[in-house]
Amino acid sequence: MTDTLTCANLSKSYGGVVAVRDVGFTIAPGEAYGLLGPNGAGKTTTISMLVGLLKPDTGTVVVGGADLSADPMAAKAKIGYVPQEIALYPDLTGRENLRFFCRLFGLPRKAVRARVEEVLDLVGLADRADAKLDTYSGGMKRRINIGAALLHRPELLILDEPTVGVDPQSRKSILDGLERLVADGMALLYTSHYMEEVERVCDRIAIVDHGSIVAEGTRHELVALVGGADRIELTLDGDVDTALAKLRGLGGVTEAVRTAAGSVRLIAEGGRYLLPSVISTVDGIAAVTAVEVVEPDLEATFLHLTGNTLRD
Ligand SMILES: Nc1ncnc2c1ncn2[C@@H]1O[C@H](COP(=O)(O)OP(=O)(O)OP(=O)(O)O)[C@@H](O)[C@H]1O
Repeated sequence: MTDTLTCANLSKSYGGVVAVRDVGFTIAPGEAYGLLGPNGAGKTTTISMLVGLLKPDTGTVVVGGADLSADPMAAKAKIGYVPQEIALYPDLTGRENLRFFCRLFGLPRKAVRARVEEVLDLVGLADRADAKLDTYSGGMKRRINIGAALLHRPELLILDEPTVGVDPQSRKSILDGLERLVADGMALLYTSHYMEEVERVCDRIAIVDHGSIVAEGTRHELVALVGGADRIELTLDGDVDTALAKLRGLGGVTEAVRTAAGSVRLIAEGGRYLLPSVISTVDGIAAVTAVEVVEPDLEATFLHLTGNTLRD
């Protein structure tokens, strides 16, 4: 079976700065594939090359058998792209915006009415379809944007951080909607720096950092890379830097970093059994005011592979 997307050896530099380095992956029909990485990891640059907005320095992109550089029209017709920036008309209603995009995509006139109604249902906005866009919340605008990308029935939907700046209710609705699309056979490329979203939506995940894919696999495969190590989140009151230095020397602790929120994150084999030693190690230096032990997750994998946290 032909893969829905195959990209290989993609690289892009801006001036002397390498934004994407030798990136390649495939997405099978109906598969949800995630690019997980912090801001600046190169996700948007990668997507821009996949959708033909940015010419790669090196590499190839093939969408549903069509080579993007040799036959851009055929390749792009198979992709629905939801950019980070929302490009909609504030004075038009939701329905009118979608009709406008139908004309832009050259959908046959006769097909427009029914397709717009189908897509309004798909994104859960049928009841607000006659309200002007400038009365929509950020999340509703994002859902119309997703709808616009679906109008021409693409084989692959590419979304660039679709839940950034979106209220929790719309976030849930967006994720539920994407899961339904995948269940119905759509292939998805989902990028985010939110681990929970990528874990929930994606069958396979590439962890990206500094422009490269550092690991790829199912959630299960990626989490297995860190072995049985637990993550411990400590909130400390006192001399946190000294406490951190001491904790780095504690047996079993493989990683210890300070998070932006001011807490300390440890990765430790069998961490849940280490808590008494953790507390006694910082005794007299800082008080432990809160503690959370989390079993291995993608955050731990990211930390293990890159030495950094995803969000901080
Ligand atoms: N037009 C540009 N000119 C110069 N540097 C750029 C340009 N676009 C991106 N970069 C740099 O390339 C790197 C990758 O950026 P990119 O936007 O692809 O990352 P990202 O993972 O999508 O992050 P974000 O979610 O913040 O967009 C960053 O270091 C960024 O500063």
